[in-house]
Amino acid sequence: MNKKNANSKNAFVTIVGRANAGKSSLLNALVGEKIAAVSDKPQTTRTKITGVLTKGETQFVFIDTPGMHKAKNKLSEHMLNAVNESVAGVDLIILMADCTKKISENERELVKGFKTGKTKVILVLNKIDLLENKEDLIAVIAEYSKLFDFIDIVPVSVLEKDGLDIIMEDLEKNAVEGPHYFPDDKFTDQPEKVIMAEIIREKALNNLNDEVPHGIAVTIEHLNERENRNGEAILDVTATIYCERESHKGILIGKGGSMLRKIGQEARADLEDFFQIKVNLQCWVKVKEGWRNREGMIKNFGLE
Ligand SMILES: Nc1nc2c(ncn2[C@@H]2O[C@H](COP(=O)(O)OP(=O)(O)OP(=O)(O)O)[C@@H](O)[C@H]2O)c(=O)[nH]1
Repeated sequence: MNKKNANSKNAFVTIVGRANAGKSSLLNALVGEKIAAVSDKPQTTRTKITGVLTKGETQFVFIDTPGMHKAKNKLSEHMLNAVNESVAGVDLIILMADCTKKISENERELVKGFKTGKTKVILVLNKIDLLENKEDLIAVIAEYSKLFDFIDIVPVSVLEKDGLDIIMEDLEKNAVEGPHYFPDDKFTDQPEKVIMAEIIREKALNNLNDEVPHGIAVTIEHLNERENRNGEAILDVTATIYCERESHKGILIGKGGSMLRKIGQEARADLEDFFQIKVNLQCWVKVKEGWRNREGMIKNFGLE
């Protein structure tokens, strides 16, 4: 934890919305170069990329929703679960919509999920640059307003950087008093660990069903690059997968270690692909009850 003074504030913000609405673009635009440096790797969009932006006394932590892409086909339940997971513990949700498109079933489902929680939701209507007639926006806003009591509806063009200042004002207004969890000048001091943990978590989520995935966090305990006997570079990675119950631990490990092996093999393949280096991955499973609070999120970023 970095900083706490009398005025220090933070806001945890999840960005959700249909595929192609412009979520990644928004994240990049708001966070700026810091995240772009991380996301120029080929598969970044597959992992949950989080951006951190510190402006004055306030630190904003952005969480992209995992599972939304996969949900394109399998939709509703899967997507809602993914969203509910990422929405838990955040202060604000940005629902990113494409103002040139009709409200989709997925969006309706998403909004239903908001109603059960208390988190404030800002609706961002993106791609206004594509509207030939700006007055069409009025009807779009009216339609969305029927769905939910958004704290604000902000028409923007991320492409043209139009309206982004209004989003920032809304976020600032709704930030809460508290410390800065990340160094002020960086996206994170350990971007590789963040990405690694997310790749492993993604594999665990894909392989497990129902209740277990919601209680999973991954931390990278150890990283070491060395040369093997043939002079090839190899990266040793030790990861811990945290779950909430003993019974979940059993499921995660699987019969004779089969599940953990499968998760490990799939994660290793992706890690090698992503980092372009041979990887030796060791995964451990630990039970940590009730990690699912902010501390859990921070752990998941590899910052303890
Ligand atoms: N015209 C226009 N295009 C935009 C705008 N914002 C984003 N786009 C484009 O929309 C496409 C999708 O943008 P992304 O940021 O990848 O959208 P996403 O919601 O993260 O998409 P998924 O990763 O599929 O969920 C890209 O081609 C962007 O260039 C905008 O304000 N105007």
